[in-house]
Amino acid sequence: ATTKTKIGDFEFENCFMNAAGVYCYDKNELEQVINSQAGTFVTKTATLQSRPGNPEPRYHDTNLGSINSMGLPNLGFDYYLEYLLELQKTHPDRTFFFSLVGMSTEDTHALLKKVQESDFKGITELNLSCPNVPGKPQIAYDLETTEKLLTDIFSYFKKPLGVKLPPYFDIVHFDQAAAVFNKFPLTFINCINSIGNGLVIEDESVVIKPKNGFGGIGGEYIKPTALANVHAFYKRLNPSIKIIGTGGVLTGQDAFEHILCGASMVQIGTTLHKEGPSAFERITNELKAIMDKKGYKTIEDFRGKLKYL
Ligand SMILES: C=Cc1c(C(=O)O)[nH]c(=O)[nH]c1=O
Repeated sequence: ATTKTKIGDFEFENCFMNAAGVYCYDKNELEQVINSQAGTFVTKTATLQSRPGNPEPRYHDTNLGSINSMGLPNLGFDYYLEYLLELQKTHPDRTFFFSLVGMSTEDTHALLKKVQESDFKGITELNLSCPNVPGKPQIAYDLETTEKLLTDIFSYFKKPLGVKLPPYFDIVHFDQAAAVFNKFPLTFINCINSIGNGLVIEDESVVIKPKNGFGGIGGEYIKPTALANVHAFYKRLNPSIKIIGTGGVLTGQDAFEHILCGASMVQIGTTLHKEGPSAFERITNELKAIMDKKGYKTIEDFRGKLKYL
């Protein structure tokens, strides 16, 4: 079996990659993902200026997953663009993802105009779902603002663009959000970001410092919500808008389920943070074993073919 995949006009040797925020802060971490079995990588979400992020401790692993309130620490847009342009020379046959968001609407447009005017040939992931910047709401929970933002963006941005979404929890919200996204030539949507503002307690205390311990939840806790968002949008969106599945992937079986729900690419966050880049080889082998057992040659043989009772 092969786990190669396609997003837009781009082919990837493997349908696995990191989730933004994990193993993607700097060149050292990104290099490790390049040299792993991952099919590609996405950068840490970049802002116009570099950011130190929130006070530590701001990330904590638990048996069932993770909680984080990093606060968008990153080395700044120019650092990641420069590295991505360098990679276009050293790895001309590969396509990488550039995650970004502005701290204001004006900044978001400034960032995307810089990408549009640059020689960047990869795919841009606009993060509409950061739950950890105090005072800033998750953009994608405000569908009117999201529609206005995407309308303005697509008036000048002509390169491949997708959006990183927070989880939705109401069928009507799936309907309303899908109706907005279907209006735009999006290359993909990525479901889901961490489930925002959870709380993890050990003994009598919270485990992270920012926001009195409130942070985005990842890992096993969130797979049912991640799968539901992947499948809900798979059923509602124009087939030209691909789905990236993110959330709760520990094993090949978890990845199989994301693809069964309609995902064309699977991102790994908490498991990658805990296990390191060797997780890509393990999970890829586990998925291939499942496909071989079931007689599936490619992921298209079962993508989106979730059975109902
Ligand atoms: C980009 C900010 C994000 C962060 C963060 O930097 O706090 N954590 C997440 O779980 N998701 C995000 O989108």
